[in-house]
Amino acid sequence: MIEVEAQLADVLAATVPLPSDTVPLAAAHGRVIAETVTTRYALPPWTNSAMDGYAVRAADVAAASKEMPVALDVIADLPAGTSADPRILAGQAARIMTGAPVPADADAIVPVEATDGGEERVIISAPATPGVHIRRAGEDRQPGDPLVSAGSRASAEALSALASAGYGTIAVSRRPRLAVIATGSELVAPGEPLARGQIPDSNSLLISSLAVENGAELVDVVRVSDEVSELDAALRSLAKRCDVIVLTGGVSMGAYDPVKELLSPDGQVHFSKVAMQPGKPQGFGRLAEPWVADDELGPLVFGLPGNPVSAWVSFLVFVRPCLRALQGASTVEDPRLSARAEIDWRTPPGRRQYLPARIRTTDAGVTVSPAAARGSGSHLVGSLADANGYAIVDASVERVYEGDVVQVVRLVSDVDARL
Ligand SMILES: Nc1nc2c(c(=O)[nH]1)N[C@H]1C(S)=C(S)[C@@H](COP(=O)(O)OP(=O)(O)OC[C@H]3O[C@@H](n4cnc5c(N)ncnc54)[C@H](O)[C@@H]3O)O[C@H]1N2
Ligand code: MOO
Repeated sequence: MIEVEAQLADVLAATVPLPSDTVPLAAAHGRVIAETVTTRYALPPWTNSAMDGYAVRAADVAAASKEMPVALDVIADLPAGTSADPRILAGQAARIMTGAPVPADADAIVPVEATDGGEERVIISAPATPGVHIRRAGEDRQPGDPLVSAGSRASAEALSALASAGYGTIAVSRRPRLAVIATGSELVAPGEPLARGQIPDSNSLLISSLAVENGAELVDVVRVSDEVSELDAALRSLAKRCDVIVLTGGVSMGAYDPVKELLSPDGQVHFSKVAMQPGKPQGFGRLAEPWVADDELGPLVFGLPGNPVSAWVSFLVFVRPCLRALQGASTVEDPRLSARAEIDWRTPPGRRQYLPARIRTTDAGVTVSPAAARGSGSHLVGSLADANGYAIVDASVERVYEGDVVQVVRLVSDVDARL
């Protein structure tokens, strides 16, 4: 058996980042930014008012109070969007709205609430100090200051910063084109009646949905029987259109496993036993001839175990980092949290446990409990509905006791995670 880290290192070593496209900001949401960008316009672009009120010379109103108000002549009206820069002499003011450029002669804003709101002459009943309620040009970012880095996520927040700093487009990495092939003669479409021995194909939905959550563009989702010719035909049709093909099922010791039969003989895909539970049998490699021309780089191929919880864990531990690396993301592994076990559970001997779990944030901190009442089991697909993450328990641990601290990963889609 090999360690999880060694398998992941193999995957990442074979992963070549995809090229980038320059797209309008609105089309970039959620994708990985492929260029490091500096601020083009100063932020704010000009010195402007933080309040609806009056632009004044602070010295004129330094002593203003309710008892001793000061009267000023209003010589201009400055709505947001104006380009005016009127002269303001001693004893004068300009009415100004939030966001309008502050005239060069003014050095303070008096909010309208501290005045009588006059349009030709205004009575000011509170003092102002120089600079008050003024937002200085460039106080947030100066032109040339760092703004976003290659490898970060085009989050809603990053897009608003880019738009404000003078950009209409941004280079983002191309989405990985991904297909899912679920193998197994027992599989039927979801919702179909089941004859004895049949089961609904849940892995297709599981893997394709996770892939989309992690930035992939779905090329196709195909279900094939355990006939080698069916899998061969699916690979022929998909190989040239995909960056990644994820297969589920047929990677263990079964006598009718087309995945191994087709892909292992010439070593295109290696089949390993990884010291994890679930997820022990793993296939990984790159498709070559006869599915891809000799001089072309074929798609990466994952052969995930068919058990649904095994496929889920395998996707999260191996495929997800690969999709992130293909997109040039600066962080490919999930952040781990420490959580306190709410109850005891058993762990498998000799393999690191990846347990579907319910992770809660309480007043007392983060807690974790198994998603399945009966603990671990790679077939317990119903319990996945209750999982919002997984716990990682070291291979040397035989049992987790209530109150123990364990490592957990909380699942959020990559756009939400801002990784
Ligand atoms: N003799 C041995 N048998 C098994 C071993 C072993 O080491 N020696 N390993 C076990 C482990 S661990 C795993 S995990 C599974 C992996 O099995 P396969 O990847 O070969 O998958 P299948 O046999 O095709 O299916 C396993 C299980 O999952 C169900 N399945 C398959 N595809 C789907 C799907 N698309 N949707 C829902 N469920 C699916 C399938 O019906 C089986 O119940 O092997 C163990 N055996
Ligand atoms: O390793 Mo398997 O994935 O336990 O069920």
